[in-house]
This record gives sequence, C-alpha cells and structure tokens, in this order.
Amino acid sequence: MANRQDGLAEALDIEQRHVSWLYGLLDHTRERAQAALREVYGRSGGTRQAMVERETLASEQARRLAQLNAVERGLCFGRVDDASGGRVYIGRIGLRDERHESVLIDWRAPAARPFYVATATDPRGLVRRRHLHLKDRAVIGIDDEVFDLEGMSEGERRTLVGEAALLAALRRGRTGRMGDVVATIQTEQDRVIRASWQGALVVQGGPGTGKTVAALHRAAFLLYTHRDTLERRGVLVVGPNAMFLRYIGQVLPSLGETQVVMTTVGEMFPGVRAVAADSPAAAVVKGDARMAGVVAGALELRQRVPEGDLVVELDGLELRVPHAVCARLRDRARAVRLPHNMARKLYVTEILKELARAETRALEESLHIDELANGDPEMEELAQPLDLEADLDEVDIELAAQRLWGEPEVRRAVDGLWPELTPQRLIGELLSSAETLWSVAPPGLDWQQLLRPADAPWTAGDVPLLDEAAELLGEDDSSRRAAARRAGEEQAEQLLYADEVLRSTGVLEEGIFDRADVLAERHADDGMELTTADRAAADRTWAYGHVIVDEAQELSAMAWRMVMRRVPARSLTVVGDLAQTGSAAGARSWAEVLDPYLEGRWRVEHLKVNYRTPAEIMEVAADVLRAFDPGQEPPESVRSGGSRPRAVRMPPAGLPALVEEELAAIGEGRVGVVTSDAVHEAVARLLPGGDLDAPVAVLTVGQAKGLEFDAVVVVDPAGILAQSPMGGQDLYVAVTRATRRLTVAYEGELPDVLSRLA
Ligand SMILES: Nc1ncnc2c1ncn2[C@@H]1O[C@H](COP(=O)(O)OP(=O)(O)OP(=O)(O)O)[C@@H](O)[C@H]1O
Repeated sequence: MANRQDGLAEALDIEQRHVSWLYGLLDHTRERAQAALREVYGRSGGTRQAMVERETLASEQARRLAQLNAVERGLCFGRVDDASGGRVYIGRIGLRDERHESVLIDWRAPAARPFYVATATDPRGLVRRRHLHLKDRAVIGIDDEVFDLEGMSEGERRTLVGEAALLAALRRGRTGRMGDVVATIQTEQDRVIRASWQGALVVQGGPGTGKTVAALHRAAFLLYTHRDTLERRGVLVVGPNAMFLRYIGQVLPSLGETQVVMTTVGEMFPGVRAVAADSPAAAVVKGDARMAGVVAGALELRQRVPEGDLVVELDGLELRVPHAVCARLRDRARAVRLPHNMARKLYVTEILKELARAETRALEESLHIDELANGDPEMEELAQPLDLEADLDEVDIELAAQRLWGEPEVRRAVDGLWPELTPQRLIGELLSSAETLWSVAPPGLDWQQLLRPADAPWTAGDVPLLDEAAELLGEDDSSRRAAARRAGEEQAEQLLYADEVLRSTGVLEEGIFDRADVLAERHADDGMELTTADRAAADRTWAYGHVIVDEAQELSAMAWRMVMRRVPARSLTVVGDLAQTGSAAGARSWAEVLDPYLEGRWRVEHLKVNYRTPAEIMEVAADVLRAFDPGQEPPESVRSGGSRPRAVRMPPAGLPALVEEELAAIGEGRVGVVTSDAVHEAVARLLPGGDLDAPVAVLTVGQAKGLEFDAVVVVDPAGILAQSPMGGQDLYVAVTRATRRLTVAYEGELPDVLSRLA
C-alpha cells in the first residue's frame, strides 16, 4: 500500500513538473501574441485602407490571443506511452518549445488519435494511456490504463492508479452549462468527430449518448483540420431553441473556437424574430414540403394581367394597353426566370413603353386636326392623318416612359400588376387570406390550419416560408452592398478617429488602456464586427462551409429546404434521435429528409452508450419508448447506481417541498422541473425557478430538449402524453434528462407506461 502511494506521489511530482513547464510555455506564447498585437497597433498613420488592414490583422492576432486564453483550464489532460519508450502529451492546443519541438499535441492532431481509440484488444502500439486531472495549474490526480503490463518496467508499474477518468467526469455535479469532454472522448465518439467533412454525416443515438457534445467537438476538429476554408466560409450550428444554445454555448469557446455561428430555425431570417408558437396541426401544414408550391403559387397570383385592357387616366387622357399586350409582357417577364423583384425591372420598363405609346395614341385621338383646319383648304392640305406613334423613336419612348413613372396613377397601376414585394408582405398576406390559400393549396393540404390575422406575430414555422419567399422574390442587393460599403467606410472613419484620440491623449503609449487585452476579450465574448461569423450571421444568402444541425429530428421539410440553402457544398453533420421527435412536422426517417438533397451521399454513425442517465432510470425510459415504438431499444447506460426513480401522487401545492427535498439530496447540482405545456405556467409560479444557472429550472418538454439536470421532477405525465400526437416521445425526452435522480409527480392516475414506478 505504502509502495503504491509513494509511486503515486512520484508520478504526480513528475507530471506536475512537466505541466508547470507547459504552462510556462503557454505564458510565453501568450506574451508573444500580445506583443504582436501591440506592434500592429503601434503602427500609426497611413490611409484609410491601411487602417482597415491594420484592424483586420489585429483582429487575427486578437483571435489567437483569445484562443490562448481559452485553453488555460485543463491545458494538458493526457499522455500516451508507446512500447519504444516514446511519450506524447495531449492538450487543448499544440505547443512547441524553444527548439521548435512539439511538446504538447493538440487533441485534434492525428498524433493524438491513439489516446482516444486505443483499447485493450487494439492498443494501437500504446502501453499506457494516462489521464491527468488538473485544478488550476496543479496536477491533483492521474488515472492510468495499461495495455501491456509486460512492456512496462517495475518502476512504472508502481505508479499505476486505477480510477476511470470517464466515470469521474460523469459523476461530477452539473453546472447548468455543457462542458467540453476533450479528456474523455470515447472511441465511438472519436469516429464521429474525425469523420470526413464531405457529404452528410448523420449521428443517430438515444438520449445522453453524447451526440451534441460529439458534434461540437467535431466542429472544433473540422476548424482545426480545414482552417483556411472554414474560417473563410464559417461553420453554422442550428439548435432547437435559445435556451439550448445558451446551454451548449461555452463548449466551443472552451476549445478555443469563437468563430462558429449558433442559431435556431426561428432566427434564421435576418430581421425577423419568431416569438409565437404554432399549434401542432398548423406546424404540420407549414412544414409540409408542398408549402414551397403554395408560396410559389401565391407569388404567381401577384404577377397579374388585368381582366380587360389596362386603362390609366392621366390629365384627361385615357392610356389604354390591350389585354393581350399585358398578358404578353407578363409572360415575357416570367420567361426570363429571374426572381420576382428583379424581373419586375424588366416588366416595368416594357409596360411603361407600352403606356408611352398608348399616351401618344391618346394624344392623337384628342387632336382633331381636321377640325382645327376649320375649312381652310391650305390647313386641310397640311392636316394629313397624324401618325405620331410611328414618328416616335426609342429615345422619345424612353423619355416618355421615365416621365410616366413619375406619375402616381401610372405607378399605382403598374404596382397592381407586378408589385415590388418583401417576403414579410407576401407571406403575411398569404397566411391571412382564405381566398389565396384556397386557390393555391394543392388538394389534400389542410390549408385552413394556416389562417391567422394579418398582424399576427411570426412563428418559427413561418421562417422557412419567409426564406422560401425571399428566394423567389430575390433581393436587389445593390442597395445592401452600397449600405455595406457605406458602413465599412464609416467604420474605418471611426477607427481612424479612435486611433487618433488614443494617440493624442497618450493613452496607447502609457499602456493605461491595453488595446490588446480589450480586443482579446471582445473576441472571447462575441467576436469582432469584422469576422466571418458576424458577416455570415447577418446575411441570409451566406454559404457556410459546414453546417451542424442538432436535434435534427425536429426540423420540418420546409426547414430543411432553408438549411440546405445555407450549405450549397452539402457538408453537414446531422445530429438527432428519431425516437425523440417532438414536432409533428419532424422527421420519421433520415432518408426521407436527406435523399432529396444528397442522393445517397450521406451515412449514419450510431452512438449506443448513454453517458447521462443511470441504468435504473433508463429502465423507466425503456418502458415509455416501447409503448410508442416497440421496435426500438434505448441506449445502454454506462453506469448504474444512485437512488431509485419514484412516482409521487400529490397536488401541485406539494411541489415546493418536493423540490427542496431534491435540492438537499443532490447537494451541489441542479434540479430540472419538466412539465406538460398545460401546467407549466402554474408550476413556474409555485417554484423559485430561474435560468440555466439557477439551482432550479422550470421548463416545458420542448424547452428541456437536449438539456440535463442532476435531479429531474416530471410534473403531469398524463398531460405530457396527451398534449400532442408525439406525447409518447415527449415523455421519453422528459424522463431521460436526469443524471442522478428522477421523480414523477402526478395527480389522479399514474399513466400505465410508468407503472414500474407505482
Ligand atoms: N466522452 C464523454 N466524456 C464525458 N462526458 C460525456 C462524454 N460523452 C457524453 N458525455 C456527457 O453525457 C451527457 C450527454 O451528452 P449529450 O447532451 O451530448 O447527449 P445527447 O446524445 O445529445 O443527448 P440528447 O439526445 O438527450 O440531447 C453530457 O453531460 C455530456 O457531457
């Protein structure tokens, strides 16, 4: 025993010396990055262009500095030894010593791979894998796995310690935010993380199998491996709701990656905030792929031909364009196959010319020249029938057309036939007009579900419709580009001014205001205005280099159309669990979702081990799953133990005491109260719930999706089962959120699927 302890102390000592040296190198690298940043700011003067270049360079340096700051916690977490005595340390980033030798390997580098994939049966040439546990900069523990005892010396054997790093990580109390798992990535997850970025990778797995965490590490891996392309094009992560994005928001920054755009389907249309919710029935119709045809049909109705001739009254003249001409112009404008607002330019030009000709004809008719001659033979001689129209040349017509465009009557008439439209107007008017819906909806589509008041707030289901409309309408981006240019110029002016102020007041030189640190901080927070991520997030038409969709089973067919527009290269990671689909508009099979876009260029990786929920709770979840999908098996829990799950019959008034009890039982950690939609408000009023960081959170199942808590109290299970056609899936999600304790609180009868708890 004494021998083992001595061995451990010795090993800790060796590792501490090494880790301290690595931290020293990190400090040094950081100082160099800071100096480089100061140097960029030290350059003064120059043109506006030079100023912008300087800022871009500084932004680069600041990003590097932010990355170096982000890896402070747990800089080095592993070591592998091979049979020939080779030893490699694995960490959050790669570091080199003064001789430029690699002394810490980035966890994403190929050389780090054996650390994650070596097993007793396939040790990949390793004799030992060691996990290092750090608190601040101190090594406080080590865990060893030995693959070849024969290959180790007696001295080395004495240093073995056994606690599995993974189980230690899983036992930790939850903080309300997902953390990274670089130190304990499992082999099946490693396969997902390092898979090729071409085509689509579907990561299918039951609750708690680490799909989300693996997908986020994959984003970091891809950025590391394809940095050039992905920093230019950006990476987008689409999550189910804002709470979920906050929950996972720290994972990538903790891996030193701050340049990933995170969003929800409801936020994917710049300028629109989806604040309302659709009924399940409306969500199904809105998400139906046939809605693309409905939107297109609604737009076609806006490209009109008047019933008879087009007649515009102008200064007592009647300008008349024959019906057939109007029809021809409309068809010609459609035939160019440009988006509506762009084709409108052509249509307007043509119809104005027709109106100019019509004006000339009207003028002719109004000038009764033979009457003017008043019997004078000489005048009668002159008054040959006028043919003003024939005399007009192109320039005359264009001038006349321009003049007519200034006339409100003309503009009104043209707008009535081919209006300039915004997506908001087209979709808003479509969803509030029974007549339009009726005339454009295909048979069998329950369009009545869509009807809503004209001023109703937007829902997440509306956003893909708006995106569809924007695609058909086209954006006249000349004004957007001009605005961007102006904004760029303004920003450059401001930077120039700020620079001058800093210099003239001597602040920069005195070092009172350390621009380098401020910039690095801004980077860690939300990035700079000049980054790819900022530009991408603000641009609906941005083409990302890679897109990760989490809880992907929730997306409707229309939402997929929108997502696919953002990734023309079709490089995707699709993460989800078909057994957890809560939206009635969501996916039933991955083939149904992906084949229309990828024609077989996608593959599935299955994750089968549940890292979140102990076996005792998963038995309850398995009953629920079998009840609505007898063919499916839940994932296997990596651990058992903890308290037995229970059901408590009680009125809502008893909840505060129950939650107190749970808080006391878990000590450090968090309680999630997951309710049916029906009782959510009432329960939220009873309990001191807060946001993710609070000890207690009160959430609907939809909000709790993807999250986890040390203890979960599921309230009103019967209500959850009954609240939508996907009630079984919802209850499955609710009972699989716990890492340690599960309590079901109910009134009346306990649903049969939970009878194990009775
Ligand atoms: N390799 C690992 N090491 C340590 N913890 C892990 C590992 N893999 C997963 N976990 C933990 O297991 C929990 C579940 O992971 P995650 O949320 O990614 O699962 P999921 O498959 O997305 O679940 P759900 O489908 O329920 O949303 C998290 O706390 C995560 O940190």
